Amino acid sequence: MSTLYKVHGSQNHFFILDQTELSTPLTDTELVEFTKKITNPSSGILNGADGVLAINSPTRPQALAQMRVINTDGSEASMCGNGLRTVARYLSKKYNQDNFLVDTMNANLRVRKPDNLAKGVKAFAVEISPVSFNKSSLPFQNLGYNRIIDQYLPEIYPGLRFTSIAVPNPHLISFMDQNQIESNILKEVGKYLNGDNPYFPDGVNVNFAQILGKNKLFVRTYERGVGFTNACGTGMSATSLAFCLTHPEKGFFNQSIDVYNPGGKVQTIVHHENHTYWIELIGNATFTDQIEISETDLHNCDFSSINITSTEEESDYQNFIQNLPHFNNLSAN
Ligand SMILES: N[C@@H](CCC[C@H](N)C(=O)O)C(=O)O
Repeated sequence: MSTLYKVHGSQNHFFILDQTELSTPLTDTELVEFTKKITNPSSGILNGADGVLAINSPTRPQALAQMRVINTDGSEASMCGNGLRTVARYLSKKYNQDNFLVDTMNANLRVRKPDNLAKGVKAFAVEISPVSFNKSSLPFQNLGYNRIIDQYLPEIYPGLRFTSIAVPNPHLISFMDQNQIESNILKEVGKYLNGDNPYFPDGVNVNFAQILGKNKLFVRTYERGVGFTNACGTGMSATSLAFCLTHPEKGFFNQSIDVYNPGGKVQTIVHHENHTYWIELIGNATFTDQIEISETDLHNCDFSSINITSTEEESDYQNFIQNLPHFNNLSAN
């Protein structure tokens, strides 16, 4: 029997699959098929998810393990902030360590175990990096700039200013008011830039943000390879950096920033050291279910004989978010 976990960070939901525990790990083709099937609410289990986080042996020295991120559409992402917190919690228990490195597509990233966010709400803090503004890292084209920092881009949406940052997965960020954030603009821009378009050939995660006060944001994200999510960890991290750069009177480096999202709340701390930016992302790492499945069924994507056990952690998370302030009409989908 093998074990899967259904997890979430700010209700950005994933299945964790530890390939190192299997006698025959899933091939890349099998992993893509498995992800598409299990995360789809109709063909999958537990109402599906936004992606699968696969754990492998590390490819870089010093890391405890490698995390790969497969979006629900089968595409692979270079990073996932909410997912990394849950993988860090899993590895922390498995290897009995609270401070270690996780190998991701572009870098080993530091993770550490902080205090619980609230009663029964376990948390992890993770490094988000490397950061780049370069056109080739995103990539983007045909926009007339080498970097996009607080620029009007009427080709994408008239009247909005945009910032584009790779952390290292690609993000496009815009600050706006509550009416705009609640409108259909995000869906329109997100769908356009994640379909065939002349500007972001690999697609881009689109984050719309409302400034709520000093070091306080609300962020809503349309994710590449997924669509609307309750929260995007790398998106909230990239948006925090854009906040400090473009609104220095409200967003401060080296201070804790509260970032609310439709699925809950995280904290970010934006650092600028030795001409390099990096962000610390701190938030819940909630395990909702443990799933037992035979290895043969895993390879065949057959979920008819699985055994699911709830961890009972979700009620504590729901208590935590019930006590958060309510800023708009957007709630977890
Ligand atoms: N939800 C994630 C980001 C997942 C990857 C993204 N869809 C992409 O393709 O870049 C997060 O929490 O960062």
